[in-house]
Amino acid sequence: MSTEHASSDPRAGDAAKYVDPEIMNELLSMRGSIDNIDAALVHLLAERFKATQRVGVLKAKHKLPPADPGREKAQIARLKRLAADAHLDPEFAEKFLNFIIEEVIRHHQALSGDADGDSPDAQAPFDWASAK
Ligand SMILES: C=C(O[C@@H]1C=C(C(=O)O)C=C[C@H]1O)C(=O)O
Repeated sequence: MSTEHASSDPRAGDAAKYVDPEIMNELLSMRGSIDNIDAALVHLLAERFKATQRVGVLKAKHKLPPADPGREKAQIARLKRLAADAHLDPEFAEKFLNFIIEEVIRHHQALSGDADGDSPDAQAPFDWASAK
């Protein structure tokens, strides 16, 4: 492969060092799709966290528990069915959703410290920088 890809194309990665130019072009095209999908995932996750943040504010305001295990169970069962239909490993889908839900609950617990839920902080987007 030419060194052109290696220096100018962020999709080339280490493969630029050892892949033939013809195969490299095919690989770059596939990686272009992966880049678009990853960007969509980030935007979808951002929207999901905006929605769960609103749920967290509502829960804090009405003194509801941060987690709802019944809802989680139903949601995981639903996602596993969707995953199977889409030929995605259902166990992976479950792990992925549990990972996200765990983070959401952490946010809700943080918000519940501000029980009336109507302070400016509770209404603001989650402060990722000071959360860890
Ligand atoms: C978002 C909520 O809070 C928590 C997070 C959930 C989720 O991220 O899907 C589901 C249930 C709750 O444990 C909710 O109760 O709806």
